[in-house]
Amino acid sequence: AKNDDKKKSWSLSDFDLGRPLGKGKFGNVYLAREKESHYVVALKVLFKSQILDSEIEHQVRREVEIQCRLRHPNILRMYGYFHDEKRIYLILEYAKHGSMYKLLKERERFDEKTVAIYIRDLTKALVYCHAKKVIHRDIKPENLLIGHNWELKIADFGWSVHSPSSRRMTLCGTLDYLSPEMIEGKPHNYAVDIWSLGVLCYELLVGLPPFDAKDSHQTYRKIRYVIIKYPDFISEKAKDLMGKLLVINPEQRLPLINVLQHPWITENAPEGAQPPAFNPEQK
Ligand SMILES: Cc1nn(C)cc1-c1nc2c(-c3cnn(Cc4ccccc4)c3)c(Cl)cnc2[nH]1
Repeated sequence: AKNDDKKKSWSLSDFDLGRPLGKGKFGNVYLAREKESHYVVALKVLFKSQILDSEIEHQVRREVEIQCRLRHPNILRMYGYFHDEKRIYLILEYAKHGSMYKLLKERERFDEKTVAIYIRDLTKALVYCHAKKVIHRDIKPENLLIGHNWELKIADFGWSVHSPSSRRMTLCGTLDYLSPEMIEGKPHNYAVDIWSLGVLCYELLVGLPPFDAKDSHQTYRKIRYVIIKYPDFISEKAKDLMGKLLVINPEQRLPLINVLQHPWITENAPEGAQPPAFNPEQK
């Protein structure tokens, strides 16, 4: 039913609503099924009142325009949107296995081959985004979902409706992923994505973000001076890659296209290697 979801204008009566998948400040995300095709989607419902009050209407519009244009296996699809008097509805791809944040908490950390596959796929998604002049996709675990084949999907639209268990919410979101230039209020560009890829790589391998600290001032300091301790179970090649991503000067960070050629990636995530399946009972 590919072509008709282009010209069709949707409405709530086209869907059977299911359980809530995530709740948050601007609204909730529900499992939903399109009545005619039985196609399962995630329906993100945003309250106009909330959005108008917090003047993020232009951001919602921009994020929707961007998200509808992005077509990549590692970026959550937006199929369309509609609104009624009180709410805006975003029709999104349903990611069968939920958020990376939850999977990471359950598994504590992942082995190097699994992380290399995730980083390979995310790097490809970011290369795609940058080619479309889209930056800052905010790739922390809270903003990554897991698809049908256990593949990663970047799922944020500039703000994320957090599933109940997100612990790292400070006022503007977790500080762990902020780059030095963002901390110093400098204009950020595509190089922040390279930095946060390095932060994510560390967190997936270790189970904690690299600049984790007891308070935000310590985290700021660790970020600004790139104070990182690598546990001894991290391989030299993994440390080499992270050391090339977590660089203070944005211009000196390893370009994304070179990440795909780094030995840690080519040796641990050869073309065609797929992410492993994690069965719930497998502990
Ligand atoms: C939760 C959950 N458990 N299982 C088994 C599947 C899901 C699931 N949730 C979604 C969700 C979903 C829900 N809340 N949110 C908010 C959010 C945004 C970004 C990262 C994390 C959370 C998204 C979506 Cl959009 C799209 N697909 C989803 N799939």
